[in-house]
Amino acid sequence: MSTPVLETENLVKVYGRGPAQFHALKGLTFEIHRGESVAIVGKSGSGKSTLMHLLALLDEPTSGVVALDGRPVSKLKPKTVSALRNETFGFVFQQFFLNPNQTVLENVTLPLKIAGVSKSERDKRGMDALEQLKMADKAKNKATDLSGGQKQRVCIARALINNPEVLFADEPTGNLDSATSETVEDILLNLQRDHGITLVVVTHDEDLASKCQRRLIMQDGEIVDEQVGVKDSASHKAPVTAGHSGPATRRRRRILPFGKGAAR
Ligand SMILES: Nc1ncnc2c1ncn2[C@@H]1O[C@H](COP(=O)(O)OP(=O)(O)OP(=O)(O)O)[C@@H](O)[C@H]1O
Repeated sequence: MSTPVLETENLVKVYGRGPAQFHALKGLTFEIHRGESVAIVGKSGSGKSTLMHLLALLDEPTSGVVALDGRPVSKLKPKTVSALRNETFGFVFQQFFLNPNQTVLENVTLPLKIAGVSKSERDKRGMDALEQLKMADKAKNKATDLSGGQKQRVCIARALINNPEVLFADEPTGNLDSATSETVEDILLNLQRDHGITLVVVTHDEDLASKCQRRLIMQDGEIVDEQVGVKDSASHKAPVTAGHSGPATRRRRRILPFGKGAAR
Protein backbone atom coordinates (compact mmCIF):
# COMPACT_ATOMS: atom_id res chain seq x y z
CA MET A 1 0.00 0.00 0.00
CA SER A 2 1.28 3.52 -0.82
CA THR A 3 2.55 5.90 1.85
CA PRO A 4 -0.38 7.69 3.51
CA VAL A 5 -0.55 11.36 2.60
CA LEU A 6 -1.19 12.10 6.28
CA GLU A 7 -0.68 9.98 9.35
CA THR A 8 -0.59 10.54 13.05
CA GLU A 9 1.05 8.70 15.90
CA ASN A 10 -0.24 9.01 19.44
CA LEU A 11 -1.43 12.57 18.80
CA VAL A 12 -2.22 14.50 21.97
CA LYS A 13 -3.52 18.05 22.36
CA VAL A 14 -3.86 19.58 25.80
CA TYR A 15 -5.28 23.09 26.18
CA GLY A 16 -4.49 25.24 29.24
CA ARG A 17 -2.36 24.52 32.28
CA GLY A 18 -2.72 23.23 35.81
CA PRO A 19 -6.27 22.72 37.02
CA ALA A 20 -7.63 24.37 33.85
CA GLN A 21 -5.93 21.73 31.68
CA PHE A 22 -8.17 20.09 29.09
CA HIS A 23 -7.21 17.00 27.09
CA ALA A 24 -8.85 17.71 23.72
CA LEU A 25 -7.11 14.83 21.87
CA LYS A 26 -6.06 11.72 23.75
CA GLY A 27 -3.48 9.89 21.64
CA LEU A 28 -4.80 9.40 18.11
CA THR A 29 -3.03 7.13 15.62
CA PHE A 30 -4.46 6.79 12.13
CA GLU A 31 -3.75 7.25 8.43
CA ILE A 32 -5.33 9.16 5.55
CA HIS A 33 -4.49 7.82 2.11
CA ARG A 34 -3.90 9.82 -1.03
CA GLY A 35 -7.08 10.48 -2.98
CA GLU A 36 -9.57 9.33 -0.36
CA SER A 37 -12.44 11.27 1.19
CA VAL A 38 -12.59 11.21 4.97
CA ALA A 39 -15.22 12.81 7.20
CA ILE A 40 -14.40 13.58 10.81
CA VAL A 41 -17.67 13.49 12.71
CA GLY A 42 -18.82 13.58 16.32
CA LYS A 43 -20.67 15.70 18.83
CA SER A 44 -19.80 19.32 19.53
CA GLY A 45 -16.64 19.48 21.64
CA SER A 46 -15.44 15.98 20.69
CA GLY A 47 -12.23 17.39 19.18
CA LYS A 48 -12.93 17.47 15.44
CA SER A 49 -11.67 20.99 14.71
CA THR A 50 -8.68 20.49 17.00
CA LEU A 51 -7.75 17.38 15.03
CA MET A 52 -8.22 19.11 11.68
CA HIS A 53 -6.05 22.03 12.76
CA LEU A 54 -3.24 19.64 13.72
CA LEU A 55 -3.55 17.63 10.49
CA ALA A 56 -3.50 20.85 8.47
CA LEU A 57 -0.39 22.08 10.33
CA LEU A 58 -2.30 25.12 11.59
CA ASP A 59 -1.50 24.18 15.19
CA GLU A 60 1.07 22.04 16.99
CA PRO A 61 0.32 18.96 19.06
CA THR A 62 1.22 18.79 22.73
CA SER A 63 2.87 15.47 21.91
CA GLY A 64 2.82 12.86 19.18
CA VAL A 65 3.52 13.03 15.47
CA VAL A 66 1.81 14.31 12.35
CA ALA A 67 3.52 13.05 9.20
CA LEU A 68 3.01 14.32 5.67
CA ASP A 69 3.91 11.81 2.94
CA GLY A 70 5.63 9.69 5.58
CA ARG A 71 7.72 12.56 6.95
CA PRO A 72 7.11 13.76 10.50
CA VAL A 73 6.52 17.50 10.41
CA SER A 74 5.88 18.27 14.06
CA LYS A 75 9.45 19.30 14.75
CA LEU A 76 10.09 21.42 11.65
CA LYS A 77 10.86 25.13 11.67
CA PRO A 78 7.74 27.33 11.40
CA LYS A 79 8.88 28.66 8.03
CA THR A 80 9.18 25.17 6.56
CA VAL A 81 5.80 24.19 7.99
CA SER A 82 4.20 27.29 6.41
CA ALA A 83 5.72 26.46 3.04
CA LEU A 84 4.58 22.84 3.24
CA ARG A 85 1.08 23.94 4.26
CA ASN A 86 0.79 26.45 1.41
CA GLU A 87 2.11 24.00 -1.20
CA THR A 88 0.11 20.99 -0.13
CA PHE A 89 -3.19 22.07 1.40
CA GLY A 90 -6.29 24.01 0.44
CA PHE A 91 -8.85 25.22 2.97
CA VAL A 92 -12.60 25.77 2.91
CA PHE A 93 -14.33 27.06 6.03
CA GLN A 94 -17.92 27.58 7.13
CA GLN A 95 -17.33 31.34 7.46
CA PHE A 96 -16.25 32.17 3.96
CA PHE A 97 -13.43 34.59 4.91
CA LEU A 98 -13.78 36.57 1.68
CA ASN A 99 -12.49 40.13 1.52
CA PRO A 100 -15.60 42.27 0.90
CA ASN A 101 -13.59 45.07 -0.70
CA GLN A 102 -12.09 42.86 -3.37
CA THR A 103 -13.55 41.27 -6.47
CA VAL A 104 -14.21 37.57 -6.73
CA LEU A 105 -11.12 37.14 -8.92
CA GLU A 106 -8.92 39.08 -6.47
CA ASN A 107 -10.16 36.92 -3.60
CA VAL A 108 -9.50 33.71 -5.50
CA THR A 109 -6.00 34.73 -6.53
CA LEU A 110 -4.89 36.08 -3.15
CA PRO A 111 -2.79 32.96 -2.32
CA LEU A 112 -0.90 33.45 -5.60
CA LYS A 113 -0.33 37.14 -4.84
CA ILE A 114 1.14 36.17 -1.47
CA ALA A 115 3.34 33.64 -3.28
CA GLY A 116 4.64 36.42 -5.59
CA VAL A 117 3.06 35.16 -8.83
CA SER A 118 2.71 37.80 -11.58
CA LYS A 119 -0.69 39.44 -12.13
CA SER A 120 -1.19 38.01 -15.62
CA GLU A 121 -0.43 34.47 -14.41
CA ARG A 122 -2.63 34.95 -11.32
CA ASP A 123 -5.54 36.16 -13.39
CA LYS A 124 -5.21 33.27 -15.84
CA ARG A 125 -5.12 30.66 -13.10
CA GLY A 126 -7.87 32.47 -11.19
CA MET A 127 -10.18 32.43 -14.20
CA ASP A 128 -9.41 28.74 -14.78
CA ALA A 129 -10.39 27.95 -11.18
CA LEU A 130 -13.55 30.06 -11.45
CA GLU A 131 -14.45 28.29 -14.74
CA GLN A 132 -14.12 24.97 -12.93
CA LEU A 133 -16.60 26.15 -10.31
CA LYS A 134 -18.91 27.74 -12.94
CA MET A 135 -18.29 31.17 -11.43
CA ALA A 136 -16.28 32.84 -14.21
CA ASP A 137 -19.13 35.24 -15.03
CA LYS A 138 -18.91 36.63 -11.47
CA ALA A 139 -15.16 37.29 -11.58
CA LYS A 140 -15.57 41.08 -11.46
CA ASN A 141 -18.33 41.11 -8.81
CA LYS A 142 -17.55 42.25 -5.30
CA ALA A 143 -17.32 39.14 -3.13
CA THR A 144 -20.23 40.40 -1.02
CA ASP A 145 -22.63 40.50 -3.97
CA LEU A 146 -23.09 36.74 -4.07
CA SER A 147 -25.39 34.13 -2.59
CA GLY A 148 -24.08 31.81 0.16
CA GLY A 149 -23.58 28.95 -2.29
CA GLN A 150 -21.76 31.21 -4.73
CA LYS A 151 -19.51 32.49 -1.93
CA GLN A 152 -18.61 28.93 -0.99
CA ARG A 153 -17.83 28.13 -4.64
CA VAL A 154 -15.48 31.13 -4.69
CA CYS A 155 -13.84 29.78 -1.52
CA ILE A 156 -13.42 26.38 -3.16
CA ALA A 157 -11.88 28.05 -6.23
CA ARG A 158 -9.47 29.91 -3.93
CA ALA A 159 -8.62 26.64 -2.16
CA LEU A 160 -7.84 24.99 -5.52
CA ILE A 161 -5.65 27.77 -6.89
CA ASN A 162 -2.42 26.15 -5.66
CA ASN A 163 -3.36 22.67 -6.93
CA PRO A 164 -3.47 21.24 -3.40
CA GLU A 165 -2.91 17.57 -2.65
CA VAL A 166 -5.29 17.76 0.28
CA LEU A 167 -8.43 19.86 0.66
CA PHE A 168 -9.51 20.49 4.26
CA ALA A 169 -13.11 21.58 4.72
CA ASP A 170 -14.41 22.62 8.16
CA GLU A 171 -18.22 22.60 8.13
CA PRO A 172 -18.30 23.66 4.45
CA THR A 173 -22.10 23.44 4.30
CA GLY A 174 -22.70 24.93 7.76
CA ASN A 175 -23.98 28.25 6.41
CA LEU A 176 -25.94 26.90 3.44
CA ASP A 177 -29.51 25.78 2.86
CA SER A 178 -30.04 22.13 2.00
CA ALA A 179 -30.28 22.53 -1.79
CA THR A 180 -27.13 24.68 -1.91
CA SER A 181 -25.38 22.30 0.48
CA GLU A 182 -25.97 19.47 -1.93
CA THR A 183 -24.36 21.41 -4.79
CA VAL A 184 -21.31 22.23 -2.66
CA GLU A 185 -21.09 18.60 -1.44
CA ASP A 186 -21.14 17.34 -5.01
CA ILE A 187 -18.43 19.82 -6.05
CA LEU A 188 -16.18 18.70 -3.17
CA LEU A 189 -16.76 15.00 -3.81
CA ASN A 190 -16.23 15.42 -7.56
CA LEU A 191 -12.88 17.07 -6.86
CA GLN A 192 -11.92 14.05 -4.81
CA ARG A 193 -13.29 11.46 -7.24
CA ASP A 194 -12.38 13.00 -10.59
CA HIS A 195 -9.23 14.95 -9.72
CA GLY A 196 -7.71 12.71 -7.05
CA ILE A 197 -7.67 15.40 -4.37
CA THR A 198 -7.65 14.02 -0.84
CA LEU A 199 -10.66 15.43 0.97
CA VAL A 200 -10.76 15.79 4.76
CA VAL A 201 -14.07 17.18 5.99
CA VAL A 202 -15.16 18.11 9.50
CA THR A 203 -18.93 18.13 9.52
CA HIS A 204 -22.17 17.76 11.44
CA ASP A 205 -23.91 17.28 8.09
CA GLU A 206 -24.83 13.59 7.92
CA ASP A 207 -25.54 13.77 4.21
CA LEU A 208 -22.07 15.09 3.46
CA ALA A 209 -20.42 12.61 5.83
CA SER A 210 -22.29 9.70 4.24
CA LYS A 211 -20.90 10.64 0.82
CA CYS A 212 -17.31 10.33 2.05
CA GLN A 213 -15.50 7.02 1.70
CA ARG A 214 -14.59 6.88 5.37
CA ARG A 215 -15.96 8.40 8.55
CA LEU A 216 -13.88 8.75 11.71
CA ILE A 217 -16.25 9.04 14.64
CA MET A 218 -14.91 11.16 17.49
CA GLN A 219 -15.99 11.22 21.10
CA ASP A 220 -14.27 13.00 23.99
CA GLY A 221 -10.97 13.40 22.17
CA GLU A 222 -10.78 9.86 20.82
CA ILE A 223 -11.68 8.12 17.57
CA VAL A 224 -14.17 5.57 18.84
CA ASP A 225 -15.30 4.13 15.52
CA GLU A 226 -14.51 4.12 11.82
CA GLN A 227 -17.13 3.55 9.09
CA VAL A 228 -16.27 2.69 5.51
CA GLY A 229 -18.36 3.09 2.35
CA VAL A 230 -20.19 5.88 0.52
CA LYS A 231 -23.88 6.50 0.12
CA ASP A 232 -25.40 4.92 -2.97
CA SER A 233 -26.63 7.77 -5.17
CA ALA A 234 -26.58 8.81 -8.80
CA SER A 235 -23.18 10.41 -8.37
CA HIS A 236 -21.75 7.98 -5.82
CA LYS A 237 -22.14 4.44 -6.99
CA ALA A 238 -20.25 2.46 -4.36
CA PRO A 239 -22.52 0.64 -1.93
CA VAL A 240 -22.64 1.48 1.74
CA THR A 241 -20.65 -0.94 3.85
CA ALA A 242 -22.44 -1.20 7.14
CA GLY A 243 -20.58 -1.35 10.39
CA HIS A 244 -16.97 -0.44 10.82
CA SER A 245 -13.63 -1.74 9.68
CA GLY A 246 -12.01 -2.09 13.07
CA PRO A 247 -10.32 0.31 15.41
CA ALA A 248 -9.34 3.48 13.60
CA THR A 249 -6.36 3.82 15.86
CA ARG A 250 -4.62 0.68 14.57
CA ARG A 251 -1.03 1.22 13.29
CA ARG A 252 0.05 -0.45 10.10
CA ARG A 253 3.50 0.95 9.43
CA ARG A 254 6.23 3.04 10.97
CA ILE A 255 6.61 6.71 10.12
CA LEU A 256 9.87 7.28 8.27
CA PRO A 257 12.40 9.81 9.51
CA PHE A 258 11.85 13.13 7.77
CA GLY A 259 13.20 13.27 4.24
CA LYS A 260 13.91 9.55 3.91
CA GLY A 261 12.15 7.52 1.26
CA ALA A 262 9.23 9.86 0.80
CA ALA A 263 8.76 11.05 -2.77
CA ARG A 264 6.41 13.95 -3.31
N1 LIG B 1 -8.09 27.24 22.67
C1 LIG B 1 -8.72 26.42 23.51
N2 LIG B 1 -8.54 26.49 24.82
C2 LIG B 1 -9.16 25.64 25.68
N3 LIG B 1 -10.01 24.66 25.29
C3 LIG B 1 -10.24 24.55 23.98
C4 LIG B 1 -9.62 25.41 23.01
N4 LIG B 1 -10.04 25.04 21.78
C5 LIG B 1 -10.88 24.01 21.98
N5 LIG B 1 -11.00 23.72 23.28
C6 LIG B 1 -11.81 22.64 23.87
O1 LIG B 1 -11.42 21.40 23.26
C7 LIG B 1 -12.56 20.58 23.03
C8 LIG B 1 -12.60 20.22 21.56
O2 LIG B 1 -12.87 21.38 20.80
P1 LIG B 1 -13.08 21.33 19.24
O3 LIG B 1 -13.32 22.71 18.75
O4 LIG B 1 -11.98 20.55 18.62
O5 LIG B 1 -14.42 20.46 19.15
P2 LIG B 1 -15.37 20.18 17.90
O6 LIG B 1 -15.67 18.71 17.93
O7 LIG B 1 -14.75 20.71 16.66
O8 LIG B 1 -16.65 21.01 18.29
P3 LIG B 1 -17.74 21.76 17.36
O9 LIG B 1 -18.43 20.67 16.61
O10 LIG B 1 -18.63 22.44 18.35
O11 LIG B 1 -16.98 22.71 16.48
C9 LIG B 1 -13.78 21.38 23.49
O12 LIG B 1 -14.15 20.94 24.77
C10 LIG B 1 -13.28 22.81 23.53
O13 LIG B 1 -13.94 23.55 24.55
